Amino acid sequence: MAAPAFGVHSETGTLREVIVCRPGLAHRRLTPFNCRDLLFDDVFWVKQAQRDHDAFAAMMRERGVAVLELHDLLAETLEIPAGRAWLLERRLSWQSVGVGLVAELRAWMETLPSRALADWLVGGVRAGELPFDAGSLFGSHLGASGFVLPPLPNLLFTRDSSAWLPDGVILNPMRWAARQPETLLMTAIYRFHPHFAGRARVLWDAPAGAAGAASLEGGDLMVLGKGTLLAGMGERSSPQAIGRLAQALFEDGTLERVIACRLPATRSAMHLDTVFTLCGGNVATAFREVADGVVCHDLRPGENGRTPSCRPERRHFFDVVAEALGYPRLEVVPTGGDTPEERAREQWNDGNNLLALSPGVVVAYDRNDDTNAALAAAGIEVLAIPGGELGRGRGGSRCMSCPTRRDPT
Ligand SMILES: NC(=O)NCCC[C@H](N)C(=O)O
Repeated sequence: MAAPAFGVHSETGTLREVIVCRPGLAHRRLTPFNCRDLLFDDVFWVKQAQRDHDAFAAMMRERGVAVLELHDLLAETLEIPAGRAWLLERRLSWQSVGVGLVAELRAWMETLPSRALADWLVGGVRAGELPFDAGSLFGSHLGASGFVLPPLPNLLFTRDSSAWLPDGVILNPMRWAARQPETLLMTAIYRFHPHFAGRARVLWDAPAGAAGAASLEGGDLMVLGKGTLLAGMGERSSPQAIGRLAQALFEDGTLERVIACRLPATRSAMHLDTVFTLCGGNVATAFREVADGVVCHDLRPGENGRTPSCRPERRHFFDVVAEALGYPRLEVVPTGGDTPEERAREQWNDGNNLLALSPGVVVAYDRNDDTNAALAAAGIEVLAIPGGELGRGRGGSRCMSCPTRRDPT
């Protein structure tokens, strides 16, 4: 039997396969002094975060979702000589590790078993952990505790560095330096891992760090079906990237419409999915304090061939999304809480960031009592996972998942 094709055809149709990333060495690297530079708001109790993440993965498996783990995928990719060479060539560039370390670091990494190498590439390498003296200019500058390769703890949020559309995957140029190397690791997996190689059609590949102001992250993208993509533009994804993505995907016929929506450029609303997610049918959850102010633009293939047409939308964001989904209106479950402060706390703790496993069945953090109760009252089945540790990275179940196969609704 032919392997099922990859592709995400909706936001809430039955989820078939997903990539997640279990917390590990990268999270043991977090300290009170470096966590903010690494885009975490606090340090992790790593063992508990692992247990909580395992509960998330088990919950999906119990419901028939194939759950792929990123360290496993990366280790299997590194088993393939061409995959190992491709990735090391690019990850150990002089721009990253300095000319004086490229050769020795590469020679050492070439000798490592694939699993250990995957753990170092995700978890980072301190100068003092090298089996040779890192006496290069960069190594001396760092000192023993400095990172020759920085850890990538935000790979936990597999949603952002690559994103699947109905016809293939896009490889995202990440906004902040702390996340830019993530895309390279995902690219290697899609290119060389036997599960994906030759079957993952790359629709758009904008290499991290080479894209200027054109940054794009998957937490801002939602597949609405019928050729329509919803794209948030706030702290992370820029109009330059979304315009270019629309142009490229209109040209190759994989999209017909992009609804670009402007968000405030704040950390609490860093991606569209931190303030708004779809739950199934016409039900959505939103942090209305932000969502009510979202302004949309409608991008369509341009008459002149190349430049997409861009029309400002006068309608409320919810009405634009409802129409695109084919409903007269959205039923919006607002963030729970009786006061603005309570609502702000639940939104901050990812109360509105939900992963739908099928229409009307979502995974949520247990701590958001009021939002979860309101969702249940609206007929949504809420599957709760512990969010006390995982939430410290400012991402919920949608952020911690990269669907590779999802049905239409
Ligand atoms: N889609 C998402 O909202 N992802 C959450 C990313 C959190 C991560 N610590 C970051 O700041 O990028």
